[in-house]
Parts: sequence; structure tokens; C-alpha cells
Amino acid sequence: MRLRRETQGKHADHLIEFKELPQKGVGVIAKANIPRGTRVISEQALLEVDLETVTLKNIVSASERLLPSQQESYLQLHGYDSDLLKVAVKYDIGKSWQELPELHRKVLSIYAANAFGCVFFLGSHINHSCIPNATLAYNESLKEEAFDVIRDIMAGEELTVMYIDGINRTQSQRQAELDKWGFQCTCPACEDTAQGRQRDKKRAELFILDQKLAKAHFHTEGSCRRGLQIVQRMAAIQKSEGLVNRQLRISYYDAARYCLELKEHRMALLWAEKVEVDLYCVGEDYPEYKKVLLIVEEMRNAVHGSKPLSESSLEWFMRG
Ligand SMILES: C[S@@+](CC[C@H](N)C(=O)[O-])C[C@H]1O[C@@H](n2cnc3c(N)ncnc32)[C@H](O)[C@@H]1O
Repeated sequence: MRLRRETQGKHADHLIEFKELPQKGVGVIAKANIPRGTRVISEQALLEVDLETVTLKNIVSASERLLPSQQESYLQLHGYDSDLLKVAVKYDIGKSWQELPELHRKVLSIYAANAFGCVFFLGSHINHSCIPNATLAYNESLKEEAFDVIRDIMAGEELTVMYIDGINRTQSQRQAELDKWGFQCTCPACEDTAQGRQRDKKRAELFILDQKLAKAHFHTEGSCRRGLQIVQRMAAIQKSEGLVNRQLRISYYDAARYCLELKEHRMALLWAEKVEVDLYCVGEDYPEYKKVLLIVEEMRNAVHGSKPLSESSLEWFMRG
């Protein structure tokens, strides 16, 4: 399938294609083997609304400010008008769904089915999986959203991202969120098979650990040790379940922070060095990744005794 538009975005034409898929609408398929860390799409948002103040009215207004060619692109995207959206229209705009002009209904249902923060013309064609093989992050130096592959992908495999914050959530918790997007997830983590249920047990454990972590503090040695145990276990499950997106890097950072707090600098360094996982998620041109590399280098020097870790680096690292 060719997308009808001259986009400002770039995609690796030789690596991916946009295809109609059974039960999923359009999706993105690898045309060749793609090694992890490969950037497949980089593009500016097609429609962007300030998430702090987003209202349905703002979304409609933002769509009206698009250039005619952008509007045409936007209106090509797939839409889903969930019951939740219809209730929100009543609440936010004060009209029933049927009372809205047809164009506004279309604009809103497209936003509901495509916004990963913003709506992207290329990237919003990527379908969801609860074990995604790609991820997206806004890259400040490119001033674009970058979509990178986080696991090696074989030719013919579908590229997927995670639409929700669902790494540490069970199948039913994730599906409740995905209902808003209008589909039942059938990825390997959601399938009703012995293997799927086994995966769900791991996610249930992650959920419990995540809840415990939210209550853990850095105040005492005991609480740091408990926190460290929790994040170590979380990282181990995430890794073994193939959940190698930025959530795994958060677990590694948390582990490094607990070790720093416990003054176990060698262990802190070992965890911090696992930052490599972020390289595959965001690429080496991601400004924060460069900053972290410098801090890890400083930590290495501190551990090997040449120069202590500076206060500012320590502070930056502890803030996360
Ligand atoms: C961001 S769009 C993805 C591209 C879309 N498939 C298309 O045709 O343009 C999100 C929509 O894709 C479909 N979708 C995404 N992931 C899916 C999945 N794992 N299974 C079934 N449908 C999915 C749903 O209709 C959802 O509302």
C-alpha cells in the first residue's frame, strides 16, 4: 500500500512497508531483517495538541489550522468512535455525538485511534502489541519523533509499539485500556493459551512489584535494600519476557540509584552500564542518552578511583 501524500517524515523505505492486515487495518511490515536499534521512521507530528490543556474543542481547532494537504493526510487515517469518546463529547462540547458536524466526528475519532501523544502520519500506522518490538520517543535534537526497533525483526514480521503504559500490567488491566482503541489484543501476552497465561502470571507479579515499588523509599538502608530487591526482580522478569523497551531502562536506573544510595558504587556502575538498552530504544543521537553516557563514564572513573562523581552528575542521576 502506498500512502497518498508527500510527507515531511522519513521512513526506511527499503526496510518497511505499509500493508492491509487481517483484522487490524493497515500495519507496518518488515521488508527485510531489521537489527535492533534501527530507526525506521522519523517525523514531525501531523496534529499536535498541548496535552496539559487538551480538550476535544482544542483537537477540532488544531485540525482546522492544518494546511489543506495536511488535513487531507489526517483524514486518511483510521478512526474509532468509542462510547467513551461520545460521552466526552457530551461533557466537553455539550452536544450529542449525532449533533456534531460529520467532519468533527471524523477528526475526533481519528485522534482517538491514532494519538500517541500526537498524531503521526507514518508512525500512527503501527499497530499495538503488549510485547512490542519497536518504540517511539521525541528526539529533541532532530525535533522529530523517532520510531526505533528494539529487538531484531525478521523480514515479514509486523512492527508493533505499545499504545498504553502496560508493561507492568495484566492482560485484563491492559485490555480495559485498549478497549478505548477499539480492538481486542491477540498478541502472545494476551492469548488464552497455557503460554499466554504463563506470561500473564509474570505480568501479575510485575504489577505487584510495581505497586510495592511505588511505596518504597530511599530513606533508610532497609528500605533501599527492599527497593533494590524489587527492581532487580522486575528487571529480570522484563528481560526474560522480552520487554526491552524504556521501562526496562527505568528498572536498571532505579537499581543503580538504590546502589548509589547504599554507597555500593561498583554495583551501581554495573546497573548503570546497562543503559545500553536505551541506545536501542532512542538512538545515540538522543540528547539524554549522551548525557547518561558521560555520567556512566564519570561513575567508572569514580569506581576506579581516578575522580569522584560530581555532585551535579550524582544529583542528575538520582533525579532519574
Ligand atoms: C494507531 S492506529 C494503527 C493503524 C491502523 N491499523 C490503521 O489501519 O491505520 C490504531 C488502530 O489500529 C487497530 N489496531 C492496532 N493494534 C491492533 C491490534 N493489535 N489488533 C487489532 N487491531 C489493532 C485498531 O483499530 C486501532 O484503533
